[in-house]
Amino acid sequence: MVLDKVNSPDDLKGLTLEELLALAEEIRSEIIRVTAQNGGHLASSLGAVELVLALHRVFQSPKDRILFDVGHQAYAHKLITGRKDRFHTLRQEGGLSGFTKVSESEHDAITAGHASTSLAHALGMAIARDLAKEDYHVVAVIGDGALTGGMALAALNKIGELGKRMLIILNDNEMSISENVGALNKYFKELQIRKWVQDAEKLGRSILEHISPKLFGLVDRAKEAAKLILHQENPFYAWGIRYIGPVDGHDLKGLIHILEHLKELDGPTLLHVVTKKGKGYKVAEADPIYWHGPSGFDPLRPEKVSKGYTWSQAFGDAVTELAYLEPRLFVLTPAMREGSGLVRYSVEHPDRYLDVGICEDVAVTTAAGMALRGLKPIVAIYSTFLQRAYDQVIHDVAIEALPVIFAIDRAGVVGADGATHHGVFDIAYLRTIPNLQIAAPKDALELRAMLKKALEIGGPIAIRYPRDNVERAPEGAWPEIPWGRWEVLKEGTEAYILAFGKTLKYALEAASDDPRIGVVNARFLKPLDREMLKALARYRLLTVEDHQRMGGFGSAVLEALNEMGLKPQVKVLGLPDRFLEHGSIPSLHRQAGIDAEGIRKALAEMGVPPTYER
Ligand SMILES: CC(=O)c1sc(CCOP(=O)(O)OP(=O)(O)O)c(C)[n+]1Cc1cnc(C)nc1N
Ligand SMILES: [Mg+2]
Repeated sequence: MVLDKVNSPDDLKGLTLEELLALAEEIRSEIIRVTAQNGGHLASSLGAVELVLALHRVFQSPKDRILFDVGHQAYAHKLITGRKDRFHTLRQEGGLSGFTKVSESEHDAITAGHASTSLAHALGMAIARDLAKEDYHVVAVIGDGALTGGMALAALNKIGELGKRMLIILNDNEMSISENVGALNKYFKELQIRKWVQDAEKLGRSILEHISPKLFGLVDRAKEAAKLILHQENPFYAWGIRYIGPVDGHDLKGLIHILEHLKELDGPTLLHVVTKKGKGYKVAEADPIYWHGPSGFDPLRPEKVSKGYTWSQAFGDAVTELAYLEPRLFVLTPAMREGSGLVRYSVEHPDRYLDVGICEDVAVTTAAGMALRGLKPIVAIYSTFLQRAYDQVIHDVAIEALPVIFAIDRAGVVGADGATHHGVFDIAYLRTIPNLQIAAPKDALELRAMLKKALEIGGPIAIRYPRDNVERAPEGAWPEIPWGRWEVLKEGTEAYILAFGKTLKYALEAASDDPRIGVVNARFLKPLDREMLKALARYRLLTVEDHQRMGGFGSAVLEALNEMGLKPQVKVLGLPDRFLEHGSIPSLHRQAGIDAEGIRKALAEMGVPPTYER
């Protein structure tokens, strides 16, 4: 195997083109093999194999810095930068991260996971390089999806103005997770058509040259004029960035050739490469949406597997039905149609659905604009990605208390995507915002009840739910919910566990049939149910949440008790003040001590040991 000979990118320099091509196929097989067992970003990484090999053949990592935006397409990069022997641990607890990670390798220029960060990183690196009068290349690989992010476009604006030497590789496969969106995306499609026209025109020119050189000269001048117009139309031209392309992102020889040339250029250059997402694996080429991030599969007989009915689907079903009842309802997603369970909704209500691209800030403020003009927008968004729109929530929605609902999916630990994707800060970063209410349903029925009630109440409301399966609620079920009130699920004589969402299951398991332990579904986080809290203050109280301990639900309970002048014994269980890495959700919960075992342990420390220890 050629891969056996590759332990660092330097080893690529001595390979023949035939060996490089063979290496590309070996890498594809290894990516399929490991993703089949561990899950992961299969289609994106398969599409970037030739690009990665060409970059590491031409540039000298780690002296030259090669950045991968999102970092989910970098499996080939990991395999040829000394990690092939650990590649089978990808996304596993204690194993390789599924994204590039500075602490994992000197070849990983940035820690990635959230999109659109590579260009600002590259700008910073180029400035630092020039200030230190050092000499190395800065190369940023950014996908067409990530380029829809405001951070990327704003960085381009600055990059063009400063004119620092760097190479931007636009990896254009016309896909985000779903089909890509945006005017730039349309323009890139046109450019590819133009490329086809240029190729056809080259053929025409060669024929013309033989027939009539005079006529050929005329056509040539016309072509130059057209090119000038085309070029001026090119937005990168406006940004002061040299644009080259589009070129075939799977033509390894051609890529090496062009990169050798571009390496010599000064100033910022953008090379537009066209790739096929899922390249080299038929099912992934045919359906890059499903095979963007499959969980495990049989590599020889790859089939889609259902993950069971999820909270995302429960949300999608609920809003699809609600849209028939509420004509002003409008749902927005920042490029997460599938992840947020919105495929059905987007088909049944296309005129009240908007995928804004990977720009959460735009999603929130667009929703604010809609709310100001009478619509009832719901922003479907992952907890971790809502971090990108924090100011927009405050400045554009909460100050005027606009009727925007935030359907926060993936709230809590999310598993194999790891630290960049865990949704464990949203309670802390939302609950200090005036006018904004926060709720967490215990099941799909409560989710439906909360969504419907939130549409009636108006005002900014965040409803958070985990990455998990959930029992399907009956179609058409719209139960009433006493807004702002908690629910006692189990009476107790000595202590009460206050929990919600995912941790409620653990609380009920820990309390089991112990008459001393009560369990409360603390489903409203802001406002808290102070009346019930006051009534429970004569018991020992244990709060538990799938969220950072600091600033979360437990903090809110402590603050409320303090304001009410109540001093019961309270213990707060939550995630520790460090980043939880990738791993299985149950294992991460166990590590953090918020599972049933951790709750029993905490109760024992509070003087309510499990009965068997009596
Ligand atoms: C992994 C992950 O969370 C991905 S990968 C991806 C599509 C990226 O498309 P691109 O064209 O850049 O790359 P491609 O897959 O090669 O086509 C999205 C939207 N996400 C979710 C997402 C959402 N929002 C933000 C800020 N960051 C991320 N990573
Ligand atoms: Mg893409």
